[in-house]
Amino acid sequence: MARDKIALIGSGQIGGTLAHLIGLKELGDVVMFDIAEGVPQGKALDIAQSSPVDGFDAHYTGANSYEALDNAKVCIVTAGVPRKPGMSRDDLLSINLKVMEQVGAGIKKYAPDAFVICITNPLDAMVWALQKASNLPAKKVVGMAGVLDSSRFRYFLADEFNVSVEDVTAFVLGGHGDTMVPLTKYSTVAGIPLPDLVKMGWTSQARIDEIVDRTRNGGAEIVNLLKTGSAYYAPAASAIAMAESYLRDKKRVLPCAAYLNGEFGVKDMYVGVPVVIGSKGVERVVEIELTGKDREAFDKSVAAVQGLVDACKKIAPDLLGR
Ligand SMILES: NC(=O)c1ccc[n+]([C@@H]2O[C@H](COP(=O)([O-])OP(=O)(O)OC[C@H]3O[C@@H](n4cnc5c(N)ncnc54)[C@H](O)[C@@H]3O)[C@@H](O)[C@H]2O)c1
Ligand SMILES: O=C(O)C[C@H](O)C(=O)O
Repeated sequence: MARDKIALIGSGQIGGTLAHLIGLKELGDVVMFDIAEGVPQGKALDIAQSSPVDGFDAHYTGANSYEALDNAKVCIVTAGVPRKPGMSRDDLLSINLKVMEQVGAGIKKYAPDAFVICITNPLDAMVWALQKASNLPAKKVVGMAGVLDSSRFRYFLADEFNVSVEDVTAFVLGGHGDTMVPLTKYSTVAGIPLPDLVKMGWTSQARIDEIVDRTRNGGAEIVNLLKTGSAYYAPAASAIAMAESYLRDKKRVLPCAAYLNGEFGVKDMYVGVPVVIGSKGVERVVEIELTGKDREAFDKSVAAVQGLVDACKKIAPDLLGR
């Protein structure tokens, strides 16, 4: 059986980590693409040379031309610029919007049947622009952020409760920015929701509030430590979980930036919500009930994303005509 072709558009820190994980998990053959000459070729060759040691079979190529995307089953987009200390993700909007226009055109021409996962920031606006620029069906274009934010939340909670990360579930919804919404009501240890764990006296509300805050600032915490760029191991692992669910039709329920057409009261926008990912792409938006403070926080987050989408429409009005 032929192996699936996975195209990585952007071969920087996340692109390289994605390429390595795809090999280790034997998810398919990898094409690494970048505008930097030699970088995708060098990384592809380096990772291919690790395959005999780790015992995986995958074919790796590097390219600087969009033709290399031909017939890709999955495209993962990290092309663009990461932030540095002192910047917000939103500061990347105009520079990365231009990149999304180029990448969208390349995908439209060479990989129109692909499942596309966007990672480039500011995520919710960039995945919106990428879908418009590529004109692929909205259920085949999705943004990665919620899996990462939820994984951070899970990790901090497991540490707080001194339990295995495997027994902690969490959902972080909304936009991937300062307004993201970690949902305590839908986050659990062994199925017990966080508010009940507070009532049981296992932790305090003040500690939960601190962990929620740390989760919201999880990206900035790493940017401030690295100084030259942003997180890449956990972001790559998160996108791989999404790609694997699609390729293996696992139908995992994952928080992703998905196109909303009325769900959660939101129209023509990408925002982080729980979705089922299977071989058809986004197969269902799981419309959980949001009430009280959670609803307020979600609406505030949606409004922040709307502001960024409006800015994209102003900078690139022709995106809407595609
Ligand atoms: N969604 C998330 O949760 C999340 C998490 C981490 C990082 N990010 C974002 O992902 C993006 C990539 O991060 P990174 O750490 O891999 O950055 P990086 O700088 O290491 O890699 C980006 C790569 O994109 C390439 N590139 C730039 N313009 C291009 C173009 N027009 N066409 C093709 N390639 C182009 C660069 O040459 C570089 O190799 C950033 O925007 C970052 O903010 C998002
Ligand atoms: O924080 C960033 O700029 C990168 C990414 O969005 C993250 O959350 O790690």
